[in-house]
Amino acid sequence: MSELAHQQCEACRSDAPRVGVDEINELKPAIPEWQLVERGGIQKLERVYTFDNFRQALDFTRRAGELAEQAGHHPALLTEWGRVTVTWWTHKIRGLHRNDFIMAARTDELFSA
Ligand SMILES: C[C@H](O)[C@H](O)[C@H]1CNC2=NC(N)=NC(=O)C2=N1
Repeated sequence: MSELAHQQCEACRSDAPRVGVDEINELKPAIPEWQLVERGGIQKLERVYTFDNFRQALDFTRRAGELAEQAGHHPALLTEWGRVTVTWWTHKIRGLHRNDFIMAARTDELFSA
C-alpha cells in the first residue's frame, strides 16, 4: 500500500482549509495517474480506470463504494462499459482536502489489488 493510502482521513469540518499549492505539490506525485480538474469553481481529483467489460467495471464500482462507506468519504462514480471515472473532492469545503488525496491513493490500491 502506498504511504499516502495508509494515512488516516481526518473528520472534515465545513471550516477546514482547502489544500494549497504547496500541499498539492507535496501530495500529487503519489497519485500520478490522477488529474486535477476544476468544475463549477470546485477543484477535484479525477481518474478514468479501464476494464475489459461492464461486469468488471461494475465490480470495481462496488468495491470503490465500499471503500467510501468505510471511510465516510465519498467520490462521484461514473460506471460505463469498460470504464469507471472516479472523482474525489470534499463537498463540505467545495474543494480539495488532504482526505481526497488519501482516498485517491486508496482507490489506486483497490485497482491494483
Ligand atoms: C454526514 C456525512 O458524514 C457527510 O456529509 C460526509 C459524507 N461523505 C462526504 N464525502 C465527500 N466527498 N465530501 C463530504 O463533504 C462528505 N461529507
